[in-house]
Amino acid sequence: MTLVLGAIADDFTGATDLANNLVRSGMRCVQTIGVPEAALDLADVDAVVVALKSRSTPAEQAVADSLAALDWLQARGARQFFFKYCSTFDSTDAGNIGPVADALLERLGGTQTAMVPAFPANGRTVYQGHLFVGDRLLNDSGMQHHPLNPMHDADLVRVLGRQTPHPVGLAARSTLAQGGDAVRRRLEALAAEGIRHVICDTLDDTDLEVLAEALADYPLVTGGSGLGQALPGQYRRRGWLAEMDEPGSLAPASGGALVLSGSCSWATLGQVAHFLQRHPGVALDPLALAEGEKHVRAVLAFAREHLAAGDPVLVHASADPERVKAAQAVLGVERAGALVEQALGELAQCLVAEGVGRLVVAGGETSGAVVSALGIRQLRIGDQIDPGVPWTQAPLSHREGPLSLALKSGNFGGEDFFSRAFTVLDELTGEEGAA
Ligand SMILES: Nc1ncnc2c1ncn2[C@@H]1O[C@H](COP(=O)(O)OP(=O)(O)OP(=O)(O)O)[C@@H](O)[C@H]1O
Ligand SMILES: O=C(O)[C@@H](O)C(=O)CO
Repeated sequence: MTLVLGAIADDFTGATDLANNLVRSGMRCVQTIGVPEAALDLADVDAVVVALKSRSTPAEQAVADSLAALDWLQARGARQFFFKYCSTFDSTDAGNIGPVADALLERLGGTQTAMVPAFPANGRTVYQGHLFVGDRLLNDSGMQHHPLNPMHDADLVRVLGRQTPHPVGLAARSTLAQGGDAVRRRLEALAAEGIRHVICDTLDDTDLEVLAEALADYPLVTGGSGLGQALPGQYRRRGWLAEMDEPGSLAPASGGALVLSGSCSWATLGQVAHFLQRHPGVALDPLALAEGEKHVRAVLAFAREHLAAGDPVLVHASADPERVKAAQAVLGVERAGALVEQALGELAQCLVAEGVGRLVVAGGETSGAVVSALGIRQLRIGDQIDPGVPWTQAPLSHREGPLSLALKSGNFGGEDFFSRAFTVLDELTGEEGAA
């Protein structure tokens, strides 16, 4: 069997989210961190998800990284390519969704791609081109306060229209209701008018099935992980997948339990508050980080003390919009984020070297920084904790067993996610609970 799907994800939590849905729909999937440098045995693999950190980089860099990933996946013969971005369409007027989609399409010689950000299982739906998070429009969902890419407009046709010189169209719910053939005809009609990007309405999993049926033969699809849950069924129908594969089981987990949170989303802020009512935790302050090493050393000492006592520990930069804005006013948006990411990366390096073996990271950029600091190149996907967030494992040269790692997208997970994650891991791998 050849590689069926080659996916390029613009952040690490998003990559894990997509890999999780592909695995749950029966694909054998490998997630790599960046474009693999060493040879990868793909004999029993249906899908590769390449995780990039390209959501918030300058657009030219995001395009170059995405094309390098595409080249690698094309050389391995993937039948279809998937550009995975956030289900909340995280981007700015400078990019990176438009520029990357344009570049990938051009390299593949395609004339049109569909945009399917929805993930109904996590409350992300699209109607008349407007993105909802639960019952709120995107710009009223908390995403208007995002530290790096505040989302002030829920109309995705308009949002994407500011990121690409090409016209953007809409496949509306009324068309989806008529089935896959009707969607195909709508896309063809739009293509005949020269419409290159088509935002697709999606209200539920049935709509995802309809879209997957219409899109499975496109060279390039783009969107959130919801589409990834529906495409494998279409691949199977076309005979591209041998059978339904079962998710692989994880090795026994061991070592201290640590949560590192750099996400400032509403969901994460609730999860931080919930955890702090039950377990020890410490805040990381970008303003204090800017003053030198003292702050990070104090945080490290706090974490060490509680880990030594066998407690799960939380280190969080997560803060409400006023505090984030105050730090950004002094340091600038980029430097504030970079200081936090660097500190969380260093803490991860240090504490994992000292015995942390169960690690939850909240936030896509944050996960990118932590996973890169740990030098992880590949993740094995296990069962999910909540929709979109599986436990994963990665081998580390200095550890006997693998590091267990959960990369949580900012807005995903129930309020008790941080403590429940460790309980779920213990149930999955049969180890004693630490949380
Ligand atoms: N107190 C703070 N002040 C300023 N910036 C912060 C603060 N805390 C975190 N940040 C930065 O905010 C950014 C949060 O982005 P991140 O992608 O990690 O979370 P998210 O967007 O909520 O998650 P996701 O991308 O998975 O939805 C990071 O760059 C982080 O370093
Ligand atoms: O699609 C989502 O919401 C997530 O996978 C994500 O990309 C968050 O960074």
